[in-house]
Amino acid sequence: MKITVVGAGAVGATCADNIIRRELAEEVVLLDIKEGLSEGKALDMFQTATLCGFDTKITGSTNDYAKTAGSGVVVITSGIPRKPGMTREDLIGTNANIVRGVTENILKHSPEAIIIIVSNPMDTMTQLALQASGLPKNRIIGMGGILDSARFKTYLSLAMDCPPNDIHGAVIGGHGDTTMIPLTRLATRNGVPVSQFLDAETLQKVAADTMVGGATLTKLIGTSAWYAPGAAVAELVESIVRDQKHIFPCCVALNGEYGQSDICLGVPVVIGKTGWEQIIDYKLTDEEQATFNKSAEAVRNMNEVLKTL
Ligand SMILES: NC(=O)c1ccc[n+]([C@@H]2O[C@H](COP(=O)([O-])OP(=O)(O)OC[C@H]3O[C@@H](n4cnc5c(N)ncnc54)[C@H](O)[C@@H]3O)[C@@H](O)[C@H]2O)c1
Ligand SMILES: O=C(O)C[C@H](O)C(=O)O
Repeated sequence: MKITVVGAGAVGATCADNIIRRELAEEVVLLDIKEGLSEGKALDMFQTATLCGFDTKITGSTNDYAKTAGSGVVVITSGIPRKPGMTREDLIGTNANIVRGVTENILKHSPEAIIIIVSNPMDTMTQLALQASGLPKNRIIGMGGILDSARFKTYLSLAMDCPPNDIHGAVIGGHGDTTMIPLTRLATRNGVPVSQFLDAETLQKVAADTMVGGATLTKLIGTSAWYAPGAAVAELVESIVRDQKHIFPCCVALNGEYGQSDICLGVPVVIGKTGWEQIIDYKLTDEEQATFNKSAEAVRNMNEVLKTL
């Protein structure tokens, strides 16, 4: 299996690093438009092979898509990140053209690929990739919910002073500061509802912190995050290439599920070797469903902007 990561910036490089360390492919190709950047980062990463104990080969490519030919999975991270004070949606003008062009180039050389969209605003970029590629919907997956859920679980573990891996929880809806939906009702600590450990006010704060998790990091760092985003992508890639059938919240095309159609939005899906294989019904309460509908409306409005670009 060959895996391509487009964009050798902070997220793309971290994602590639996680993929090779987990040996998820025989070969990883890192592609960027900046001359030498991907070749340099790939060589640097490959020089960790004997130090970290992996044999996956990684090479770089300056915008030569022939080198990506035959990829089974392609991760698109190319595009600008936000700066403090910006929303992800502010990036649409620049990133839509980048994601459209990259998707078209990828398909010329890897027509069978499963495509993972990371570039922001991710929900709208996933919709764009679905339209631009014409691929079956199960092969287009937006990554945002795995990251948001990891942040949710981290904040819950900090609030309870317990190990993060004892927590289960999911964030669905859009990958935006106001559109994501941390499902507090369903979160558990080793099977026990988190509401048995935390009062309503604390749970509300955890949910609010989760929603602005990316903005908080952007303010601290001066650009957006990459360690957890890169690891979250690798988790998704692993479930595809090892056919693990994990349930992850991912941005996928809805056709009536969760009461929405003609939109890509974050819902729990089974991830295996054919991409996203099944949408799981969390059976939302009326209140959760109303929040989900509001999230869909906001993402739909952003998708409309695509028509003007
Ligand atoms: N979905 C998520 O959970 C999530 C998480 C983190 C970041 N992001 C998004 O990922 C994107 C990348 O973030 P970053 O921090 O890595 O940014 P970055 O600036 O560090 O890297 C982006 C890279 O894309 C490259 N690039 C631009 N146009 C290209 C093209 N046409 N072809 C190939 N490469 C191209 C740039 O040269 C640059 O190296 C941003 O849009 C960011 O908002 C999404
Ligand atoms: O916050 C951002 O702009 C980047 C990314 O979507 C994130 O959540 O870290």
